[in-house]
Amino acid sequence: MILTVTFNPAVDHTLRIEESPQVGRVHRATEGGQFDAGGKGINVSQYLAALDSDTVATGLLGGFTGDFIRSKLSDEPFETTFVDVPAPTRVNTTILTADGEYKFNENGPKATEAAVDELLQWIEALRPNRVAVAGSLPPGIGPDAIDRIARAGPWKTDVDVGGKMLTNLAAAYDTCKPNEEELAAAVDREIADVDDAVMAARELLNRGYDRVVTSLGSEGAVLVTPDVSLYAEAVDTEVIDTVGAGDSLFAGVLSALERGLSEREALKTGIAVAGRVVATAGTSPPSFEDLESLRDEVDVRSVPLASD
Ligand SMILES: O=P(O)(O)OC[C@@]1(O)O[C@H](CO)[C@@H](O)[C@@H]1O
Repeated sequence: MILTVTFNPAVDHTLRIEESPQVGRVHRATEGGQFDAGGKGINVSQYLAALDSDTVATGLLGGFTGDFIRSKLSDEPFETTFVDVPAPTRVNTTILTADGEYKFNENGPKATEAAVDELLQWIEALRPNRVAVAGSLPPGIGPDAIDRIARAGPWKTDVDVGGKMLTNLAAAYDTCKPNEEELAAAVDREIADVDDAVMAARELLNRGYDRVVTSLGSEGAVLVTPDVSLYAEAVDTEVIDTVGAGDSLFAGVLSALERGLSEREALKTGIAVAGRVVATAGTSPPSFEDLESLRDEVDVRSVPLASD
């Protein structure tokens, strides 16, 4: 079972407006707003469940927005165990306009070490094979909260956290999933192309990660382990919005690894799942019925580097 941890969940509010936003104007949404239960780990659990992988979602929730997320997730086919925090969980807003996508994220309510202690007790009791910690940390807790989880049991721990945070973690991790910007922040230099991404990912392997999966947006993704460096282009599809794209790539890769598939198949699965999710508004999981045929369209190639 893959247990996800979302320290900083969010109600994801998606709005569509026709024109580009302008200072001082009231913009009217063209249709009703969409509200999803979000936060990266929660999204990962939703995609895992839609992929028929066994998952439990955990994390911290508070207030009326926390109640909304609990009630939304009660319809989902997976268990949840959230620790209560006093202040309301944040609301993050995505505005889809004619000229693209605008995303506004709150910092989230303050969390305490006591909440982390309680969460750890739940994780230990649930005995997962893998723990995937995903998303930002709320005010009040630092990277040591993630290290504590990684060190608390025999499970593999995977992370999708900010770029600099990746260099602040000290425990041993299985997979990390930075996006291009986060990978650049982790190695402190620009990533201009696939070769740069592979070089930077190889550097991260030396910092305690066994596998680095980097999403490159519309360019696709790379997966690097000590043995392989793989690249796959993104699926050619109409992009409605990219919110949840990285989470779905992460979920696809983890579900394939849990099934014992190869690194190549894991990357293929991640790319195919992300291709479906970007073609859907918001973060709710789409149908993955035709995933097999979509996977067949994904071409994975090894990336030899000049230094090889
Ligand atoms: O502020 P964070 O924790 O980095 O990201 C949170 C978030 O933007 O990530 C998800 C999409 O990946 C959304 O559900 C959510 O609003």
